[in-house]
Amino acid sequence: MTAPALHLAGRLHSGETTLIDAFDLKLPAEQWSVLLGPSGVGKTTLLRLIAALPSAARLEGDITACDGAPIASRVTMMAQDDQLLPWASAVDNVTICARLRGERPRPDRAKALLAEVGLADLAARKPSHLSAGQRQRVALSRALYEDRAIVLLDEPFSALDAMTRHTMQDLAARLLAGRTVVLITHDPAEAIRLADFAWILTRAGITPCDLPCSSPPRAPEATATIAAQAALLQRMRLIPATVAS
Ligand SMILES: Nc1ncnc2c1ncn2[C@@H]1O[C@H](COP(=O)(O)OP(=O)(O)OP(=O)(O)O)[C@@H](O)[C@H]1O
Repeated sequence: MTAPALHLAGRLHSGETTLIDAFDLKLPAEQWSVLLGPSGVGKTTLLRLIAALPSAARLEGDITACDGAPIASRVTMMAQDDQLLPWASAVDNVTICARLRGERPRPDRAKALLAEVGLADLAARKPSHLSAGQRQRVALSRALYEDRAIVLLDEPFSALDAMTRHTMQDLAARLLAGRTVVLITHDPAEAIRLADFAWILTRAGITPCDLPCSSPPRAPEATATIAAQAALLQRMRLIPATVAS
């Protein structure tokens, strides 16, 4: 699988309001690109536009893959809400998208992926009998089962406790290596830990963030990681926390 770079250019509008003014963003191939910004600025909207999902906003511009091939068939998305079907087992939740497309499910492959995320013994459990972290592991397995070159992550770890989040970050970094990943987060620590590249979205446009020279996932206790987090937090504190549209 070759994962493409993505090119996002234009202006993002919601009705008569400009959410994000002129931007021209290249999200590099096979890297983690992290998007931060105030609530309501349009982060989820941009992700949905990349995935060609319906959106209330309008992009005056283009989203393209740099290899020229269509994007939609090469994308999978993982959200903060695990979006598991409550009546289906973990293994059936992993294969659900394939089954909805009318494809024959491959439970052995789904179980192997559940084993990869440490849930080999819980494949038959329903979501109500799993912890929040375990449910997010199932959601990650589902994204991996889709085996898409482009993976969109919309605050997937934000509802988890600190230790589980840390474990999930490591797991996702390892299992999604080689794909073009776009992660939305509000957490400067998560951004600095996971980003190959990071940008802050504001109404005025999109600007890059400074990152340590080391490769992600970065050790949280490293001096450079802590300094970059502090600098990013400082920058974000200067931006209004929410955007009114
Ligand atoms: N279904 C909708 N109908 C109308 N407007 C919407 C809808 N969904 C979102 N919006 C508006 O679009 C704008 C961008 O929303 P979006 O969810 O992309 O923001 P966000 O940056 O992801 O915010 P958050 O960090 O709070 O999740 C917001 O101002 C919001 O009010």
